[in-house]
Amino acid sequence: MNASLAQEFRKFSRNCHHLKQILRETQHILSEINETNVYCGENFQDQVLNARIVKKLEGILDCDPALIVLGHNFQARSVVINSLLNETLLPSSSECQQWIQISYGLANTITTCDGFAGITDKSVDSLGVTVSEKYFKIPNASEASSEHPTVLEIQLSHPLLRDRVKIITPPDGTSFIPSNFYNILQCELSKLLPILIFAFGEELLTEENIEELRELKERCPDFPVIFIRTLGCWPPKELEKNDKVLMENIQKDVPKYFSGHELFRDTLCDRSSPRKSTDRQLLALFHQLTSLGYLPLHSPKKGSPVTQTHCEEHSCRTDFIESLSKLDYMITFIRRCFQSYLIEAANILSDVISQCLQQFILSAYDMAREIQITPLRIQYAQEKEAELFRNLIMTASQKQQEIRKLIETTVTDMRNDLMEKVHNYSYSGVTVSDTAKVRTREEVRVATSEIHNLVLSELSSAVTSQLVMSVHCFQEIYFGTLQRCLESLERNCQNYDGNFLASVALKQTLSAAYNLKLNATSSSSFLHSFLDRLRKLLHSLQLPWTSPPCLDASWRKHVASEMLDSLNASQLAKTITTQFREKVKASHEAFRLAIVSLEDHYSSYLERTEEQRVAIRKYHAPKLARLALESMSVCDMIRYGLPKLGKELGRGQYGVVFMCESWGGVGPCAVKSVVPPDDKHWNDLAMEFFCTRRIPEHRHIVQIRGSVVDITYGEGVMPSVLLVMDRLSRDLYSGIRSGLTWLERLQIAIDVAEGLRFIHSQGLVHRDIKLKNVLLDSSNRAKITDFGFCIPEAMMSGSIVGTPIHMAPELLSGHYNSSVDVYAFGILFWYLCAGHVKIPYTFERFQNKEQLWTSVRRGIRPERLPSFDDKCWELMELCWATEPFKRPLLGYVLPQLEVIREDYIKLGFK
Ligand SMILES: Nc1ncnc2c1ncn2[C@@H]1O[C@H](COP(=O)(O)OP(=O)(O)OP(=O)(O)O)[C@@H](O)[C@H]1O
Repeated sequence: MNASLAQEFRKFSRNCHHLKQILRETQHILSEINETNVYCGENFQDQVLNARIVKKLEGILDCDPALIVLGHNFQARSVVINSLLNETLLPSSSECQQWIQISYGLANTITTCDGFAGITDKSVDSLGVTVSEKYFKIPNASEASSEHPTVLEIQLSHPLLRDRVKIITPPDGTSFIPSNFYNILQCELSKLLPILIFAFGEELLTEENIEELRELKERCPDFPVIFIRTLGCWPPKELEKNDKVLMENIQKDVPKYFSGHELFRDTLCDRSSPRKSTDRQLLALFHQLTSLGYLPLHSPKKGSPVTQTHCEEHSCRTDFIESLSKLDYMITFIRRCFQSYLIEAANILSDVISQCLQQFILSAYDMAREIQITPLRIQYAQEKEAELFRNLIMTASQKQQEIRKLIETTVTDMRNDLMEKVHNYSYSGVTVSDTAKVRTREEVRVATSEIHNLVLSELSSAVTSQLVMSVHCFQEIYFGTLQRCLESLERNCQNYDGNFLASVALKQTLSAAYNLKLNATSSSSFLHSFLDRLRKLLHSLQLPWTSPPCLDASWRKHVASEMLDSLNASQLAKTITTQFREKVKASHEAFRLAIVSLEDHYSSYLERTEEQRVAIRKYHAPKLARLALESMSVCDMIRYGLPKLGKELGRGQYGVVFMCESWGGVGPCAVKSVVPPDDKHWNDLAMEFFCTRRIPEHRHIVQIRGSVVDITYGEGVMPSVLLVMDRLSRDLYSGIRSGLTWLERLQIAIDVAEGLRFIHSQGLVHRDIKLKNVLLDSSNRAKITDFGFCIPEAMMSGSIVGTPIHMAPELLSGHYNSSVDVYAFGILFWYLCAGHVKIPYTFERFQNKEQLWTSVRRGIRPERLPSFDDKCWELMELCWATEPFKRPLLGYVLPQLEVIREDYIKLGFK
């Protein structure tokens, strides 16, 4: 038995190694992405693979498997340990005062250590078969502490222990679970991946034992625990007799039962059978463990697949073996525990990787979108701003006459109000005496200028408010969308800190009318005549004045009135519009410069974005896809093992498809075996697998069930990847060849269109729709298969893929989208309508695919056959239109097909 357990540990260690490698590579890719790619978000690495997840993974992958044997007494525990090792290592009659740790060593030795850290103390003795009892005593009992226990380190050259496996057991005389167990667990044993084995030396649990087990459940709810009754001796009497038949019977029984306790319960729950007293005790013990929550009342149905959920279920984490003779169940249990640890780690890893890939695909979408639309947005902003500029300038010219009239009416309307204000005006720059008599010419100049500015400001606010109203409509038209577009362009352009932003320039353009100011300088032309008169007036005054002017209210009114009288409305209107035009022109120029700088900045930014997109598509995503495939395959391999390959079903360019009766509890299956010859094929296959596995179940898509990497293939040199999927009856090519009714063919067209529509709805493009990639079930309903070229639209590189006849002309240019599938569907529909697989006559004459493509580019398409009805012909012509944008969406094709089919049913077609 220990040979098979050793094999299990070997497998565990190999898988841990593989998963650790996947983890390292994932971390490496993520840190590269973190440094370079802004699209995945800040601290992308921490988001998907944070310290908690890494710790969890390391807690499984870096730890040594440890079988921690606890239980009633040392004898019971030593019996279990001896039976695990299949050797009488520990004398069962003795008492032991120290913790014992058994691990692998090249030679059998024994050492006394201070604690599990392995600080070697005194003696390293070579060991016989059985440990001498003398070692069990603590050398210096007074130094023993419960926090740093003394540990007897036994190293054995034993195959069971070779893969860093440890067996640990506490000293004798302790309770069921030693009091320092949790401390030790936390400090010393944190590097272990434990399975707790409880050896029952008594028939039942005491109250104390029950309390201890309850505490364990609370403190370590996730630990796998197995209980084993050791009553009786080891080797069990039956086996001691070396009764081969009995041995064979036990082994034969093992697979029949899901676990030991089920066997035991089946026996005991049969109330009709006379019950022995030992049976009753077993039943009582069983009840103790079930009421503690260690054993489930129901176990999974026999024959149901062991899924991950099952493994994580209670039943897989705890078990019970009622006697040593059923020790083989222990292997099953231990195997299942370590498998569940591995499945957990592989699942975490593949989730993390899938999340990253998904994020990559999304960021590739963002990048592609940004690369595509940014120039259009800049162009939009330029065009709109130019339009606004033209409109404003035009308004300024158109409004000049209006403004003149406005000024005239405003002057008339405001005269009285203005005179009132002038009347009450108090100077700010002149101190007027009580008599308001003027002392110097300067005082007159300042006072005049104040009145003059008062009149102008009143006038300008009245006029500009009118002008603002006329340009206000532009605000509504241009401000919202254009401003938002500019602001988002400026915000999204990484590291862009233009000195003058286009959005600010736009705001200035729009607020030019608000900022018009009439003052002495700006209004010089129209003030000219007025100032002239004023100057003459001042010069005519002789100083010292005989009667100097009084700067009183009537003087102020006189000055204001003079000013209004001499006001030239046309001149003033011209001044205002000129000023407005100049402001608009200045901000338009500022806008132009700002947008050129933004454009420059964007062009290098978008170049970097494209580089990042290419890096993601070509390098990071395929690599991660491969890691996802590997981690998922580890999971599938552990759960279901290698699929058993049957008869060959068919061959494609890249692999062979085999029958498989069932795998992982589902069947019948088909297994596509691909041996990727190089890294590129590996990555392509992984990407295909990733995309296909992510497509939710759909009735018209062949479901992928899982994958396994067969590392033994080709003597381990060229591993093969096995993709397991649902098996169907045949492909559409064979279906049409062997004859399908017209209605069946129409139904197949509907099924394919539905499946394809679903694929597109997932953001994917199939790129290889053809007869052989449509499979039929026994009722001739269709499902799409072979996602070898299927890829998210954003990750497409423009590579030329597909099958020549079905390839849309633009596929060769490298710039294409999901409408290539609609084109291919059109060709497939031609075959369905034709009802045979003979190549269209118009294509047949070409010697090679280059000739074919040249003609397809020129518009050559399959010929119309006499049997085609108008509707079908129109639909296929629409689907294979040369311009991709003219091809319909499948949401349009589907109802058309349904109507055609309905019409034929009404006509009595079968
Ligand atoms: N799930 C399946 N159930 C039943 N038969 C299948 C299944 N998958 C594939 N086959 C059969 O195996 C053949 C080969 O399939 P495969 O996908 O490898 O190649 P292909 O699509 O014909 O070519 P290529 O891989 O070059 O595109 C199919 O034509 C089909 O007859």
